[in-house]
Amino acid sequence: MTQLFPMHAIAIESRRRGQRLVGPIDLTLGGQGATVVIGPNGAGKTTLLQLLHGTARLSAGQIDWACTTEEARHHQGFVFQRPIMLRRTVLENLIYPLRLRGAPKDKARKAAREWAVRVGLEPLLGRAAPVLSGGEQQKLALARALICKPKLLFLDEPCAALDGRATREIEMILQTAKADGTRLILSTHDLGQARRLADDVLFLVGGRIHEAGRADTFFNQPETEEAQAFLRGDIVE
Ligand SMILES: Nc1ncnc2c1ncn2[C@@H]1O[C@H](COP(=O)(O)OP(=O)(O)OP(=O)(O)O)[C@@H](O)[C@H]1O
Repeated sequence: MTQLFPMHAIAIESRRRGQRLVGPIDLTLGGQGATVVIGPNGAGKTTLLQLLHGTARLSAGQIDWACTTEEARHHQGFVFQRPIMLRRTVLENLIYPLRLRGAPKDKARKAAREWAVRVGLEPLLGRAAPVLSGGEQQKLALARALICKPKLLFLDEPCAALDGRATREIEMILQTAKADGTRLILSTHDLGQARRLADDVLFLVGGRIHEAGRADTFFNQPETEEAQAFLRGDIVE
C-alpha cells in the first residue's frame, strides 16, 4: 500500500518576478491528524498549500514524499474556497472523479449515492450542481474529493463564505474523514474553526512559518508576540 508520509519539504520557496512570496520553509508532515494553516492576509497560506500539492511551481527547494511524487499526487485531493462545479447534475459531479480513475459505471454510481447520503445531498442528486447554494456546493466539492479516498486532503478556506450551520456540517464531514484516516491540511481565517479542527498549527507571517506546533500549546501558550497578537485579534503584518 502506498505510503505518503513522512513528507519532508526542504527550503521550499515560491518567487514571482524575482520577489520571494513564500519561503524558505522547512516542514515535516506525519501521516495523521489535521494541520491548520493560519496567518494574516497575504501571509502565503494558499501558496504553501499549492506548493505542497504540486499545483504551484517550486522556485527553490524540494518536497520528498515517502513514495514517488506521482503516487503522492494520485492520493491527494484539493478543495477550494469557491468550489468548481461541473455543469452537470450532483450525481454526475460525484461520479466524474471515479470514472476518471477508471471505476466501472455501476460502482461509481453506487459510491456516488452513498456519498450523497453521507453529506446530506441525496435529495439533490438530480439537480444541476451550479444552482446549488454555497453550502451545498461546498459539501458536494468535499464529497467529490473524499469519494476518491485521498490519503491527504488540502482545503483552502473551505468555509469562508458559509454560515454557521453549513460550517458545522462541513466540519463534521472533515472530522469523520480524519477519523477514517485522511490527513487534512487546511487554511482558515476562522480561529474558532482552527481551534475545533487543528491537531497542529502552522502560523505564517510574511511567507515564513513564524510558529508551529501542537494546537493546544499554540492556542494556550503562543510563544511569539505576533502569534499572541494574532490570537487577540490584533492586526499582524
Ligand atoms: N500569481 C501571483 N503573482 C504574484 N503574486 C502573487 C500571486 N499569487 C499570490 N501572490 C502574492 O503572494 C502572497 C501570498 O499570497 P497567498 O494567496 O498565498 O496568501 P494567503 O495567506 O492565502 O492570503 P489570504 O489570507 O488573503 O487568502 C501575497 O502577497 C500575494 O499577493
